[in-house]
Amino acid sequence: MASLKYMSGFGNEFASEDPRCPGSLPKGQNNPQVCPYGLYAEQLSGSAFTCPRSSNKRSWLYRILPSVCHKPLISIPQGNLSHNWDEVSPDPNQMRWLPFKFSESSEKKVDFVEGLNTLCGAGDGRTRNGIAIHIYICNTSMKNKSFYNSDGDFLLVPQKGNLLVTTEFGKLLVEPNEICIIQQGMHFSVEVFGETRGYILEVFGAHFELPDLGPIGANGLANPRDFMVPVACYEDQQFAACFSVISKYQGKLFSAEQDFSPFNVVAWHGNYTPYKYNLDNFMVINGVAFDHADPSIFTVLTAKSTSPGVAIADFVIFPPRWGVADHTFRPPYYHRNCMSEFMGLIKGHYEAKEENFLPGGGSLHSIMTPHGPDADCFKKASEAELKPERIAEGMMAFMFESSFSMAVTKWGLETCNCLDKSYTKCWQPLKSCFNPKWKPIDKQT
Ligand SMILES: O=C(O)Cc1cc(O)ccc1O
Ligand SMILES: [Fe+2]
Repeated sequence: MASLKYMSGFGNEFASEDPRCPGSLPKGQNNPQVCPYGLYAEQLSGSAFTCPRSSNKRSWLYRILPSVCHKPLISIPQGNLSHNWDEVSPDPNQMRWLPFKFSESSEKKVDFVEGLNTLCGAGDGRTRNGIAIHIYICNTSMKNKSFYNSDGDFLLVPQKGNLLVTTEFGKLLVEPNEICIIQQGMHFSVEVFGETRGYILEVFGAHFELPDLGPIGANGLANPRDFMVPVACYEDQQFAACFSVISKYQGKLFSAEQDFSPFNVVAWHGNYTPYKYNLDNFMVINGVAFDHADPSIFTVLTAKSTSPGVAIADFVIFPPRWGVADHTFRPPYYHRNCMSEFMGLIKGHYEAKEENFLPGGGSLHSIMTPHGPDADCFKKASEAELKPERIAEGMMAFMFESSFSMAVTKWGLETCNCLDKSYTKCWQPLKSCFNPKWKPIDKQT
């Protein structure tokens, strides 16, 4: 497929016209009495009309038919998608999942929507506060089918297989090691090219922002220019085969039939768009003297809560970097956190866990549940010669860190059949090294 075009920037006021229809974007106003090319004007609001300018989000779409031309939304089966956080009793133990399994038979065709499996979450779309973590596993493209999420925003983290994401705003090709954000209400459809798997962080009630940089200054971490926004590209499948528009609403799936493609936007402008970002562009900041800095230095995007400094969820990565800290235990420290930590691995080996934290798998360390390096890692790092070394070469791990205390679903605990029951054994070989007679080296005789 010819390479796709993008516009660059984070949350800019973008404007795009399909080149087949020059002048399709109305000039100087949003609602002309008659729009160019006989298009319909439709606003998509991503924030309350009255939000302050700094957080006000909306886009204007100029389309062949307005979205309202659909038949009634009818409830459909929702597979392993769930917003029921009371399916099983709470379990605070450290949890790890071996790679989430692909369908046993490649004959069984599963598309992106059918392949959504909810792993854990808290809160809901009704009260507009909370998160859900889903794993998508699919092997076939969505055909004459689109999806939109009425409940919140999706941050997609592909782990295996490219996603060709068609949206109302245009197309994005998203490869593993890139992320893609599809915000609340945006119609999209996913084309895949074989076995496909990835992670989704869903946030209810907030949008993702770039973190503040404080004393870091004006540049660094994820730079705004590296975010890619699609360009207008319409499909005129008017009166084509029946199209199913699927909505996730209050955690349930609904489908409406219509006889035209929802990807019928000829021109659009605004600051509420889907976007993608390549994780290799992250400008890594790290300690260069001593001690292990908190992982918040690796925050790519944050969805803020109303409490200052507290995120509904942060998307944090552990990218390849140099480790140079002197007289320091360099891997992650032992830790108990007032936040929940879900981790996933896109590729490579994670430094704090030698075994069984594998690409396509995951781990959950719930609020106040202790965790940290396994026994092997502790021994190696305590004895290592502290020369500069490359950490995480060829690796990309990430964390969804949330202030919500999450429940795991029945799918996560049972149905997925990949919970690693032996996980907590990795800390059992840790022995006390306490020596009451210990003296600092310069006092030893
Ligand atoms: O638990 C983890 O592996 C994530 C993590 C990484 C780190 O470098 C410091 C703290 C932390 O929770
Ligand atoms: Fe942690």
